Amino acid sequence: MEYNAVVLEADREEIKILTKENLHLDDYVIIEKNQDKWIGIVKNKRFTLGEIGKAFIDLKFERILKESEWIENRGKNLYVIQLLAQNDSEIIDIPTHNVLIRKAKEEEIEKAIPKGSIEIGKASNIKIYTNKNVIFSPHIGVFGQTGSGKSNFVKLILKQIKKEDPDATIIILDRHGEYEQAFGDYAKYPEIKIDIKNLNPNEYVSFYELLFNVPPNYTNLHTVLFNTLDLLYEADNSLFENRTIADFFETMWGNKNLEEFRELKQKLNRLSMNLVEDYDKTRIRLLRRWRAIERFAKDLLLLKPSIGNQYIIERIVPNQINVIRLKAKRLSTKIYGAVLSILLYETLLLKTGEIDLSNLEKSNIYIVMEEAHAYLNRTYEDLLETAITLAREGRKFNVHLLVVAQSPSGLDSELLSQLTTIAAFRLTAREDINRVADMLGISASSIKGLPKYTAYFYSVEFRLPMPLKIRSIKHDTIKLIKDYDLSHL
Ligand SMILES: Nc1ncnc2c1ncn2[C@@H]1O[C@H](COP(=O)(O)OP(=O)(O)OP(=O)(O)O)[C@@H](O)[C@H]1O
Repeated sequence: MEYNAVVLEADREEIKILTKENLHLDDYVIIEKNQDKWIGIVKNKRFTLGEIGKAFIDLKFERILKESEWIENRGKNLYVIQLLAQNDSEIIDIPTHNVLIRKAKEEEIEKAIPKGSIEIGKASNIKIYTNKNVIFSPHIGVFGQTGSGKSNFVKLILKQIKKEDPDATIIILDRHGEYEQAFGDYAKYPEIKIDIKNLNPNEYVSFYELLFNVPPNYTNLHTVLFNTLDLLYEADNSLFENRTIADFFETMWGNKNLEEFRELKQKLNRLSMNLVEDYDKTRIRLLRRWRAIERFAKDLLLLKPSIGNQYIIERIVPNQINVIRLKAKRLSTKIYGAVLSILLYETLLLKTGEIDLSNLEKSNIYIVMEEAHAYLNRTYEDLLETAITLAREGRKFNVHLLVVAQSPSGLDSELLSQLTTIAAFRLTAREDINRVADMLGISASSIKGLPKYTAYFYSVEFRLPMPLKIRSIKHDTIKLIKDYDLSHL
């Protein structure tokens, strides 16, 4: 049914339109005047540029809207937000006098929604497509509580990226083994495995080698390492009371591999000297470091096969989905962050030409960062700086970041501001809800009330965050595009 809207009141601030039609939040409406049509989305919040939040005040977002109109609908105030300007470069105000306002028909929505080739979900039962250049222009943030559908969304995007850009190189540090399953034969698994139970003295030696062979520029690793160590120590300080790490190795492994141990001890002594000079003057602080290093070693050792003498990035198979398995019973987020730090740093080196892997350098690189709130913050200054640099230069480097987080409020705001596409699923913590509501310029209740597997989606193309029922990849099949070339591994 269509009703003529009646202008009730108009001042400089607000224009009220009365409609008898039953409109709901997020309904698409058509506003018609003479031959012109505008399509809008119904919101319960008036948008102003100020509300959109710092992160999104850039040229693209400013274009979204200047005006919103509100409709009186059975006593509720609902705002119609201008969705599509006819011309990209101009802001079109919704007319208010003598207009017809009604629910949009499916074909009208379909026509209005930008076309692309990645099917991401549905809005009002209409299939929504986007395209990879838009969604990764250049980075994407995926937020939502546990089980809300973040990983499904990431997998969906990645699969479709692969369809559109077969040469893309995708890197996923897989903490829980879920991506391995999702991509099946489609993915390649560089041999980075973690097996906490089976340590041996040689591995300890390798760990030690790792510490010393780390290239001097690996400040990221060191900072993450030492911050991690402090945290680990605080979590459990019962180990190695009054013992140096060298003593620990010796008592733990007896006199096996004596030669190596002797060498190890010498090097460890040098390490202790460095630590004294570089980090701390007091023995207690030093001891703390050592204890913590030992704890860290236990985890990090397990990464040895990849980190030892080789860059992680050298193990990445260009043009493939690389699922790096980081499976362990208790793999701390800090370790995950440390590995990621190395990987990001190496990606920077690759893109600045300091690591020479021409095949890889040429391709678009997509890096998935899970649980990003745990390490992309000021606690891990160097890791964060690398991520921000990569994010800023991403367009130039063809490096795209997928930042996935349960708690967006834990993410650094500068990094957040680099995320140009957002998929926000349901959140429960108030600070997370407020953060996302601020970022997208929508009300907190819209985020709280999101149904399962539905996300507010925003990208430069859509201009307004809109709730999409995200497509499930469960029954997706995907064909191999190329055979793997493993000869260089
Ligand atoms: N769009 C969807 N349609 C149908 N089922 C879905 C959809 N998205 C996710 N699921 C299902 O919901 C479950 C949880 O999804 P998913 O692992 O993507 O959530 P998550 O937010 O990544 O959770 P976590 O933070 O715990 O990793 C999975 O079993 C998945 O198959």
